[in-house]
Amino acid sequence: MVKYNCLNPIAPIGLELFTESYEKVDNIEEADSLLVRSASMLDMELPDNLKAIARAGAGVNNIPVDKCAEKGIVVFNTPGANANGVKELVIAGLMLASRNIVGGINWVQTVKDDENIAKLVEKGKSKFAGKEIEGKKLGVIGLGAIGVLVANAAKRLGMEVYGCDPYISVKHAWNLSRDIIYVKTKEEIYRTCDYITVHVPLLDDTKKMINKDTIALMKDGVIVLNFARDLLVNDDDMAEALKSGKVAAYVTDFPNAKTANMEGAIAIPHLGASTEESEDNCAVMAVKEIMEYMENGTIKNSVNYPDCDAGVCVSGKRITICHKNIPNMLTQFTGLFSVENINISNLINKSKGDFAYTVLDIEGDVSESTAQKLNSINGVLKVRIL
Ligand SMILES: NC(=O)c1ccc[n+]([C@@H]2O[C@H](COP(=O)([O-])OP(=O)(O)OC[C@H]3O[C@@H](n4cnc5c(N)ncnc54)[C@H](O)[C@@H]3O)[C@@H](O)[C@H]2O)c1
Ligand SMILES: O=C(O)CC[C@@H](O)C(=O)O
Repeated sequence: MVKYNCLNPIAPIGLELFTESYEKVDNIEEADSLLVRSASMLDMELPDNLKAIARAGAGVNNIPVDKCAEKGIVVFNTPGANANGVKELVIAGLMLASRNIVGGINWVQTVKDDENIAKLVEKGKSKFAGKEIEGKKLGVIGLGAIGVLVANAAKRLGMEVYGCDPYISVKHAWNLSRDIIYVKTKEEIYRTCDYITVHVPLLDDTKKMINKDTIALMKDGVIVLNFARDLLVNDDDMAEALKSGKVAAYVTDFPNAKTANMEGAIAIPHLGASTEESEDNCAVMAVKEIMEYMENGTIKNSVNYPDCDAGVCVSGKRITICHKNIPNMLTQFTGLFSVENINISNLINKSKGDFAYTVLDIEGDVSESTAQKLNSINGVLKVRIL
């Protein structure tokens, strides 16, 4: 029985895919795998039994990805599964920032009981007049699953769209409309655009990328949208820029003690992926990733181990090994089987950065002592026998 635990509610359409060989457990210590959305695992003790974590979503900054890799725990995410949900909210964010819709709606509530409300509205509405987005310049930083959809949609709405992503994947480049103006540096976006939207992961080199220095490069009255992560923006610098009018509006999907109270900020309660469709897509993808890994050792969409399509094992046993990406590992693995006169019918070895993954299909069975010997090889992090 494979045991799993959900650290956040996961859409039933995904969990229903688990067969009778899977059991949901309440105790994390017992779990072979975990499903998680935004719950922070950063301070969590990682149980020895844990083999896989699937993030039903894109951002993995709530998971200690490197620490997991060191313990042979494969971390997955669900690339693109919630991208359309986020794209639609970003487009709404463009409108919210351009048309003072929130201010207008709030004002209507203050006059809602006045019998002359219709007249008051016509008299007072000019306070909430806005700008149209058509013809304006939008800069998209990060052209991944979300950024590409945002760029293409904004183009279709009549905006002039600039995009920047030094690491753009071939797949995303193919999906990017040829009408998007691709620029090499973020500075070009900062200097050129009326609206700037950020769609990069939170990493050491993206943290606080929107700060007083980068804001200084921007046009006066720029509108900044952040549907990626709060720490991409220096909140104090943003507050200053909103106060001075340098930034006309800041739309964020990540309210915190500062942005929720910041004049000029429109704070949305992390709703980017909160749609039925996105939640379902993420849950289905996450559960399939866990099942493929637990049953066949296949790794797809991992953020800390290499992708590895292992297929179905057709020989006696399959052994999967998470290990350090250091010399001489394969020799040691195959040497062990050679000593025991066990034939290896299939072998896959893949690496990603400091970590590697080996799948060995053998004829016959694996003795307890062989498993122990594999486990004790220096650099081996987790051995599974399927
Ligand atoms: N608001 C929400 O609910 C919500 C939902 C999904 C994702 N997100 C956030 O949005 C981020 C992007 O999501 P995605 O699905 O598009 O991910 P993605 O991995 O498909 O795209 C991220 C892109 O950023 C690019 N990138 C990385 N570093 C960069 C840099 N320094 N400069 C420019 N580009 C850089 C990458 O090359 C990649 O193309 C996630 O990491 C997550 O933090 C938020
Ligand atoms: O699970 C969510 O609601 C948000 C997910 C989102 O932030 C992500 O990074 O995919």
